[in-house]
Amino acid sequence: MKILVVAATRAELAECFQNFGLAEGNFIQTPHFDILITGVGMTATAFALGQHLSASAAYKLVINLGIAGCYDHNIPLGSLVNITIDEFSELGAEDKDEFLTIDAMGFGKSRYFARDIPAGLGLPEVNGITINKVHGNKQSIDSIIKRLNPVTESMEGAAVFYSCEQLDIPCIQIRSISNYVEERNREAWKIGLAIKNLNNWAIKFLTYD
Ligand SMILES: O=C(O)c1cccc(C(=O)CC[C@H]2O[C@@H](n3cnc4c(=O)[nH]cnc43)[C@H](O)[C@@H]2O)c1
Repeated sequence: MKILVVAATRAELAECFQNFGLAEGNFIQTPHFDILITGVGMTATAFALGQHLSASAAYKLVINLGIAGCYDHNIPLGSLVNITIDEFSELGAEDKDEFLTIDAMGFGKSRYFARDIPAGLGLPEVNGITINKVHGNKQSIDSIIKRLNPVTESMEGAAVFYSCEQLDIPCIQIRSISNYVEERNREAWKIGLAIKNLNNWAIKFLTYD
């Protein structure tokens, strides 16, 4: 069985495409792994991945790769992390100053997990949140730290975990830190470094798997 690599944008896997000589397009097949480019955000990701997994042969592992924001300033930009717990942090209801999760409302669950993590990844395991609106305001950042204390933030991770849980497929999420979650400061982002480190890791993992 093959691995399925899932990323929001082709740019995040640029060196993988170059290294393996891969074709254009949003779905690429090789003998050992396939790549699915979903588009940015949880809705695009859940649709593309659900559609693909429902129609395809079984995969031994789904790997969500991408860049991410980080709440922990002790983790250097460009570091890779293994996100093992990911949460739809906006899914619920405001109750005056409190937040009711979808779990508390009795409509489902907001927290999802990596499944069957391969041994020896050697990356720090952290908890993340998945959001529609990137945090860039001190008040909302303080509030989410107080409520969930996340280490990372992305726009897709929990949607990949959710889709794989629905279909009982092993799944991991490896992200490279491109920026700190802070008052919006786009000049401080190190997207190039994060993508380079992510691709170096992915090329090794996909070559020696
Ligand atoms: O210009 C912006 O404000 C902006 C905000 C988030 C992401 C981008 C991108 O260009 C990359 C898309 C990709 O990156 C992930 N990502 C990276 N940093 C963060 C973050 O701080 N919060 C949430 N998502 C982040 C995300 O998964 C996107 O798919 C530009």
